[in-house]
Amino acid sequence: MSSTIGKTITCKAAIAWAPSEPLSIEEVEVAPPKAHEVRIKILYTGCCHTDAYTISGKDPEGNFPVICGHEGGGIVESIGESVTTVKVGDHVIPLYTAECQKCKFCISGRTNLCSSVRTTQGMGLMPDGTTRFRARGKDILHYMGTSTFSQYTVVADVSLVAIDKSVSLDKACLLGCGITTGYGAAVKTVKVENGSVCAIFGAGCVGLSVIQGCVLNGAKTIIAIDTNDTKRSWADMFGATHFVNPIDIGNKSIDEYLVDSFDGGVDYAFDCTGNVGVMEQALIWGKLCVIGVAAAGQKLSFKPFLVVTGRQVVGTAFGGIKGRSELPDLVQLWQNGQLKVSEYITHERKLAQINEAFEAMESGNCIRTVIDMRTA
Ligand SMILES: NC(=O)C1=CN([C@@H]2O[C@H](COP(=O)(O)OP(=O)(O)OC[C@H]3O[C@@H](n4cnc5c(N)ncnc54)[C@H](OP(=O)(O)O)[C@@H]3O)[C@@H](O)[C@H]2O)C=CC1
Ligand SMILES: N[C@@H](CCC(=O)N[C@@H](CSC=O)C(=O)NCC(=O)O)C(=O)O
Ligand SMILES: [Zn+2]
Ligand SMILES: [Zn+2]
Repeated sequence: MSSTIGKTITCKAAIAWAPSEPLSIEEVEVAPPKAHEVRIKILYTGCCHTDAYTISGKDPEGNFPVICGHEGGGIVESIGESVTTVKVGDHVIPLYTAECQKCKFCISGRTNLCSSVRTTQGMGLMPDGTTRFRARGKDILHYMGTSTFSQYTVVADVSLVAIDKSVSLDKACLLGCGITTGYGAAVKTVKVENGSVCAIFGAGCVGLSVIQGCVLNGAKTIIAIDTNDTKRSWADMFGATHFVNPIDIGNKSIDEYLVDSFDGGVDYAFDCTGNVGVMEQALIWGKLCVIGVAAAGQKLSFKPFLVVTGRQVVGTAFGGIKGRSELPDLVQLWQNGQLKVSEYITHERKLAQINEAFEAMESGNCIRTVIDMRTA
């Protein structure tokens, strides 16, 4: 039995004390899990643009001080009372999209957005309305129900999934957000059909994962659109059939270009930029799937005639994937060689260097940085 069970653990975490400040690596006290909670030793975490968005202060739901991070992998250190979903020693992926399998939404068959911990998660708290983190004598908030930028974190028992122990957590952690989101958007939310024509705006981690989903579902034409030319080779590697940099198409707007070049437009368009101007241009024909997180206060606006005449707009969180029941299938897909995962890792850093991950994100040549959380 672990000597830490039932005790507060002091470890290192990257704390965001205030908006737009660098993360501060310091000691944090992590309380033991209460009933229906699980404490996880985080070994690795990816850094997602949504973390950067919240840390920047642009997220209206962003509260401080907070421990961000939602793309992690780790090992269950201890469980609270009544936890039956995982056991000590399980290898797990924390889930920012919980799955209680009991609420109206979980049993609806129509969404992966579970309501069980939604309210408290949005406030940075555990389901009982309190936090398990303290530093400098102050309570520190949780983030997206996961807080993977801490060497130990506590999550609700509906907010994690056990995966096969043979799988490398330094790569599997990426299934906690970006890859699953893009893949799920194509395969689960939109259900791209064989022979479809698809346009993917933004070829970062999420967009490349949409491309993977389109390839797996047999899309005929997969057009990656990105303002950063370095993304061309990435899009090629993941299976895009075309790459367009909107800067290179002369006087035409990107929607005009796509309509002219692809016989009236595309069946499916995916926004993976978070830019509402891009989303509006992507409503060309067929269905637009909004994945990107737009900055606070931004609004999407289009003529109703566009939907009257058949265009559809959908959105997706975590690609519509139900984490506890469906994420193990993605792990299997990866292990079978049908889903790329390790290919996304362009940078690796230690916890002490976590701010470099956010600098790399801004540089334009980073797909994902994986942080090794095992030492500070
Ligand atoms: N709905 C959900 O569940 C999730 C949403 N997200 C959101 O998805 C979005 C994408 O995430 P991620 O892939 O990690 O981000 P990245 O920044 O890695 O990828 C976005 C790409 O879009 C490019 N880009 C920027 N502006 C434009 C433009 N006007 N036209 C075309 N391309 C453009 C960027 O270029 P450059 O390299 O120059 O920046 C970059 O290559 C983010 O908004 C993120 O918050 C992420 C995960 C889950
Ligand atoms: N708080 C933000 C919006 C944040 C957001 O859209 N989160 C996405 C996940 S993005 C992951 O990287 C999401 O799917 N949330 C689902 C949920 O249940 O909240 C804002 O208000 O702008
Ligand atoms: Zn994310
Ligand atoms: Zn539920």
